[in-house]
Amino acid sequence: MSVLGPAGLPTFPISVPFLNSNRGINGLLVNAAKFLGLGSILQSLLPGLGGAFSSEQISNSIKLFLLGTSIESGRRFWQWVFRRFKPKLYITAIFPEGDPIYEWITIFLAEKKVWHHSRDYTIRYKTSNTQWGVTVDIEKPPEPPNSDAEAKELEELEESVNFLPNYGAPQLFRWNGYWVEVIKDMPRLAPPAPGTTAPRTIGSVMYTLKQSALRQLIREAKQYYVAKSKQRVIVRTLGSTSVGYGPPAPGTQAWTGIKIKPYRPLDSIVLPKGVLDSIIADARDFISSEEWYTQAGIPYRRGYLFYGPPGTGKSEILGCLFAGALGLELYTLSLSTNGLNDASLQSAADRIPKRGILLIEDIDCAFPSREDEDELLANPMAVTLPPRPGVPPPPRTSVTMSGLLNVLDGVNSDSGKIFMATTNYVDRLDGALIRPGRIDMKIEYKLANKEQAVALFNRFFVAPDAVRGSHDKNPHEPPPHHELADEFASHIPEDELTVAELQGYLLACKRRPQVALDGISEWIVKEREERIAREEREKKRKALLAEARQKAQEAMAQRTLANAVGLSALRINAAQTKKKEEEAKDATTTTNTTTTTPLKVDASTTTEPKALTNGVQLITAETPSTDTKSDCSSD
Ligand SMILES: Nc1ncnc2c1ncn2[C@@H]1O[C@H](COP(=O)(O)OP(=O)(O)OP(=O)(O)O)[C@@H](O)[C@H]1O
Repeated sequence: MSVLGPAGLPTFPISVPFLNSNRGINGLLVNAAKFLGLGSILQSLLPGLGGAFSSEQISNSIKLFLLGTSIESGRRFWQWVFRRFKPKLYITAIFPEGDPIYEWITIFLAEKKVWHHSRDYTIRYKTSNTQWGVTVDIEKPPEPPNSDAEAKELEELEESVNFLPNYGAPQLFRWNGYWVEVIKDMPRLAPPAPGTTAPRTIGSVMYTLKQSALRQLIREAKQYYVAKSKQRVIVRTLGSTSVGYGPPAPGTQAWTGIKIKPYRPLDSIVLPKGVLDSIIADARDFISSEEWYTQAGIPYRRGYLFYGPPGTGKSEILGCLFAGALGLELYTLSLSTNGLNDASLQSAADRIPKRGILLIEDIDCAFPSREDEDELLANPMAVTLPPRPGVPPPPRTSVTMSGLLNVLDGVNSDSGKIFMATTNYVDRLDGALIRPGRIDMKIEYKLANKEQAVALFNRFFVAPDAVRGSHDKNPHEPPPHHELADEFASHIPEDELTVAELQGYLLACKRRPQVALDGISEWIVKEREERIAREEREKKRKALLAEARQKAQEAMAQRTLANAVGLSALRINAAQTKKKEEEAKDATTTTNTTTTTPLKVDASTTTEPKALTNGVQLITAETPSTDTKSDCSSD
């Protein structure tokens, strides 16, 4: 007899021997199995084996099954509970590279010596590009150096080698009574595209119920950063990074490059009286006037343009004054950066924090000057001329003028950002770029005057020992006046030399003020001779260039004329042929209707064809057809 089990499956008769136990729990389980139809399933799966299992084995299997089920259910339940309440037990945070807070956290973690027990390092030579704050001091050899020379060697090694811990493993540390776990450089699924670096991140997990702890940690990290960056100039540069997994989106740029320069005292910048003070006053006033700008409805931003001959200190002041004394950070880029376009420039500018300075050096180099543009328009052949040997071709940029203007005017440019540009050729800049509102202050740098020569001399040759002692105590104090400074300055011609040139000369006479004074006149004569020679060379180069352009222009004009004439001749020939065909057709029709005389057209007897022939001949006579063409091609 067979009965139907659950789901309509046929079951085996109840008399199947191994399902026939009625004793205790086993009996219960066996009966449960019977009810669930398991016996029949086992029987159908293992026909012929039914007799091989004892009822005890079956009940044990079922017990095992039920045990497994309850363990799995319990696991899933706890998993659910954990998932449901986990976020309340800890706080996670991610700090992506390129953002200023990444730097704060990096320095904070370095200060906390989080990675000090690392046993996995990358060793790098120290450069200004080396990321700061992430290096560790590893254990030094216990034996003292045997000699002074060895001690010096060890010291030099110490100063030039960076031990960068590799950050694969998560690190747990205690901070303010909380357990914090950090992991740097999250693993990526795919390597970054060539020419880019993978963006790094720091991930942190803080085991606490208090959300405010994270805010506190960031605050403390910033304090470390501010303390550490004092007396240093931080310059950020754009780098390409691939974001997320897989290849980077085109033009992905982030402020990942960091250069740290030592802070240079403000008074080491020698400028004519009043210039520095007026810049400082303007910048300080801007920084403290946010509310005023808002109330006046004026976008809160400021633009500065530093212009003048090369080597007059335009770049130096940015580091000393804005980044150093005013504590602002520089975000510097070149418009000719590979892959930079309007969109990526905009997105890079958007990522500059409030009161960050966007600095574009040599802004004139990115766009052709109007003069150049006019020349190109008038003479397109000029672009095909070979570049000067040894001189790199002019940089190109994918950034357009309107893209740059948009960045300066954009929605984010009213958030307390400062725009700065330097140029050696202010006249080449588009008027739209330097109009008030985009550039609010233009600072001209001139060639050195006597006053600057005195200041530079004083800085190089600090006065007698008694005074020097006091100066050495505070390097930010202006150096005392040197007794030879005025005499030195009296030899310096006004507005002829750059401060960089003077600095170069004084460097050669380091610590020998008298030698510097004695040699200055001779050096100036040499400088003049060199300048004259340089100018001569430049004149010659320009003359050659002009000649080459002239030739190219003539060749182009000849080619254009030849093409035009050739085209007209073709047109006239075509018109003439057509006319002849029409006349022939007309003649045939006339013959057919009047006479049977065969067609005989004499073009010379008709006036119109004659005129046409003359016209063609006239034009062809003037056309420098084959000869001219061969001339052009030989050009
Ligand atoms: N006015 C100055 N005061 C102090 N140092 C100066 C001054 N001008 C130039 N120098 C020195 O000359 C060098 C070149 O200066 P800097 O790079 O600022 O010139 P620049 O005008 O920006 O030149 P370029 O236009 O070629 O970039 C620096 O080492 C700097 O110390």
